[in-house]
Amino acid sequence: MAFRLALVQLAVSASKADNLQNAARLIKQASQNGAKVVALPECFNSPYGTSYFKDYAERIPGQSTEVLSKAAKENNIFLIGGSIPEEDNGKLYNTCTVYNPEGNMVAKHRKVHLFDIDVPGKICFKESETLSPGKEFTTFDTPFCKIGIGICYDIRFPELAYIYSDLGCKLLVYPGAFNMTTGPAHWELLQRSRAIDNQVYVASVSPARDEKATYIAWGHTTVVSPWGEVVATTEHEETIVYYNINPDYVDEVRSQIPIRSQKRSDLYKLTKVSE
Ligand SMILES: NC(=O)CCC(=O)C(=O)O
Repeated sequence: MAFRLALVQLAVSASKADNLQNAARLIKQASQNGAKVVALPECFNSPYGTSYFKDYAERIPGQSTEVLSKAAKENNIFLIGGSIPEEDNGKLYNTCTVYNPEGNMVAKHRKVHLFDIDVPGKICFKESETLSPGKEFTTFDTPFCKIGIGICYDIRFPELAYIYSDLGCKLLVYPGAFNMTTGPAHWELLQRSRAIDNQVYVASVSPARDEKATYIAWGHTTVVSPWGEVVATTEHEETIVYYNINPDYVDEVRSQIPIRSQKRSDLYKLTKVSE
C-alpha cells in the first residue's frame, strides 16, 4: 500500500522548548498535507555537539518523547522522532524513538556507529567523547511496509542497511546531520549507494542549516528510490519534504535486477554476532 512520507527539515535552536513546539507544529502540518509517516532530524531538541549532549539529555520517557507520543496520537500518524540525547544509567546515547498512531513507542534506536572523524583542517568530531554506542538493530512494522532506522553516521555502514533489507524493510530512514565538509561530498552518494545496494527506498532527514551554530548542518533532506534516483530533495532552509512511497516498486526493481537471489552465499555471507 502506497503512503505519503514527510521529512521535517527542522530549524533547531538552543531553546529546547522552542524546538519541541516547532516540531509539533510542523508534524501537524505534515499530517494535514496527507503524510502517514513523518520523520524529524537527528538531535531535533538540541543543538548538535558534544558540549550540548549532557545538558539536553533526558530519560525515555521524558519531556521530549512525551511531546512526540502526543503528536503521533493527535495526528494519527507513525512518527520517527529524529533523535535526542538520551541519559540512561549514567550513560548518554544518541537515540531515535518511533511512535504508532495510538502514541505508543514501537521502536527505539540508539546510534550504533558513533561519529568519530578527523579530516585535517576541515572537521574533527568525536561523539565517543560523550556518547556510548547502541547495540541493537531497529525495525518496525507499519500497514505499509517494514521500516529500518539508522542515525546519520550509521548510513556509512552498508552492513546495517543490508541487515535491514534482509529483515524485510522496504524503506530505511536515517535522521542525520551531515556537515559542510562531508555533506556535499557524501550525503547524497551514501543514500543512493544504500538504496541501490539493497533496492530499498532511503530517506535522510537533516536539521535546517544554522550558519551561527558550532556545527553547521548540510541540510538537503532527501528521498532516494530503490532505483537509486533522488526523487525528492531540498536546499538547507526549514521545510518539509514529501514523497509518496510505493512499496510495490521495491519488488518491481528487485524482480528486474535480481541481485538478492544472485548473491554467492556459497562464497561469502554476513553473520550477526550474538552476545
Ligand atoms: N551526525 C553524524 O553522524 C554526522 C555524520 C557525518 O557528517 C558523516 O560525514 O558521516
